[in-house]
Amino acid sequence: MLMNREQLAVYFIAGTPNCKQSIEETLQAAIDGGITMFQFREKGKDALAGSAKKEQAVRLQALCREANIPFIINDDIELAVEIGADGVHIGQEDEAASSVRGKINGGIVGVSVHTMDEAKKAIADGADYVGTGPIYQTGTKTDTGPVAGTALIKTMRAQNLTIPIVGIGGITIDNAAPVIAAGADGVSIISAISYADDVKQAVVELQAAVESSN
Ligand SMILES: Cc1ncsc1CCOP(=O)(O)O
Ligand SMILES: C=C1C=NC(C)=NC1=N
Repeated sequence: MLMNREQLAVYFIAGTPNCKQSIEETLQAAIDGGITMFQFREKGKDALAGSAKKEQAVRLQALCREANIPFIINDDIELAVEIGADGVHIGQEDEAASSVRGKINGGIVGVSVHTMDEAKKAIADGADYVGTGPIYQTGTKTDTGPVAGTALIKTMRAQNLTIPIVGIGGITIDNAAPVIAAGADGVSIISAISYADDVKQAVVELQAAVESSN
């Protein structure tokens, strides 16, 4: 699936552990609010595995397909290939983007990067976008590196790296604008959407914050 940078604008990420109500209801409300991409990231305590995880992925994939937004799977390349996901997001500890590309025939490949070297390698490996962070303090992922701010985003743009970039980590309606102002094409968000009292409204406000900063 070809990707354009506008699709990174409001990139919702969630797994069942991140949702108060059912993940289907949360994802549908986020879709109604206007998310531009979804990543199924089933990690942490109580995360689904095996056939339960696959069946959950298939249900969420159907909601994304209905809304014509890309359905991305985090880390689990085998599952992505098995169900024909629109792409995968991989970390530094996973195999290189170049070898992943070959497996998901034309799917989107996103890579997490924390340094310029990692960013340049991801570009050389043919990544479609890079995710970088944590931009702000986050409680959602416990093993993140130190809070990075927007420095790497600014440095990448200062060095004329044009690859689509999405920021991640502690991003909310109130702090999303600086991430775009720094040069990111979008924001990736878990808890500010999944734990919002009104998921749809939270996405509407995030979209407005992103658009106002472009
Ligand atoms: C997956 C990931 N990678 C860096 S921070 C993070 C968690 C982001 O979650 P939240 O949007 O709730 O801060
Ligand atoms: C760690 C991550 C960084 N960036 C994105 C987009 N997804 C992730 N899972």
